[in-house]
Amino acid sequence: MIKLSGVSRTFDGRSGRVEALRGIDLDVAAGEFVAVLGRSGCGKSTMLRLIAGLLPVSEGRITVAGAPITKPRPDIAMLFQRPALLPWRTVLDNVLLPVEMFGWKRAKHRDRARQLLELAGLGGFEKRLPHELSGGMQQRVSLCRSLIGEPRVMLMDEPFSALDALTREELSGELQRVHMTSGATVVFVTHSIDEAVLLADRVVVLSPRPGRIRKVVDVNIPRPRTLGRNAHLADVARVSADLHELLMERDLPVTAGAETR
Ligand SMILES: Nc1ncnc2c1ncn2[C@@H]1O[C@H](COP(=O)(O)OP(=O)(O)OP(=O)(O)O)[C@@H](O)[C@H]1O
Repeated sequence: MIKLSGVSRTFDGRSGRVEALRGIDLDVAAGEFVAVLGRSGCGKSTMLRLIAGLLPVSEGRITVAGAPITKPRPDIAMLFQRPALLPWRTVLDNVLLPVEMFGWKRAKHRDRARQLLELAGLGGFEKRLPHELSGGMQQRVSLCRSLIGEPRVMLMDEPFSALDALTREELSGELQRVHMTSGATVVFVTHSIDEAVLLADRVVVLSPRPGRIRKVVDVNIPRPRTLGRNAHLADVARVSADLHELLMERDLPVTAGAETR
């Protein structure tokens, strides 16, 4: 569904040239949930913005469902770290924003928006303004907004990192349910090993800048997964320990021909 071939991205800033990503080859299958894990500044957000068509690649090629990415597309939704809601619009009108942006039929989507809000535990809050909601509730509104167009691809840039640990876990649970029922393909950027193991089918570990694929780790743990005490505790601990080791290996060379499917 998503294919990156030899993708590099360099930025020319005021203080010189920064090579953010180098030679990324990655195939994400339809319906797959891939987490991208790496240290601060290794190019995770850049990779997501390239796939979203918000930035052009310096080298290489990105296709989604076979078509090259040149600009943002309505079937690719992006969720950012902060909710980025419009403060003067109600919760419902914030969820309906993409409907206006892409010129879809409002009447048809209004019911779906209400359903999504209900599912996200926000039934009854449709007419509230964003400042009347907690941070976790605002991020739920954002999640509903990204789902309104039934996207084929969801790109998520540390969407829960500003939230407290319990809300984060709760929203991760909701995201798993959404993913299991919608069949969307998800690329999820995170700093958190726990979050990656909880959510992903595969975890792409990037090396420090310039970001290259250090390793792709399979997470073969049955779903739905939970943190804390559960039947798969030993598996979760093992995969988490492997990922931790990979992230802590500072200067090891990138594995030759890292398996990227
Ligand atoms: N628009 C830009 N102009 C110049 N440099 C940039 C730009 N965007 C990103 N960079 C640089 O590219 C590198 C990768 O940045 P990016 O935000 O992709 O990293 P990240 O892994 O998402 O970091 P974090 O985990 O801290 O959010 C950094 O060194 C950053 O300074």
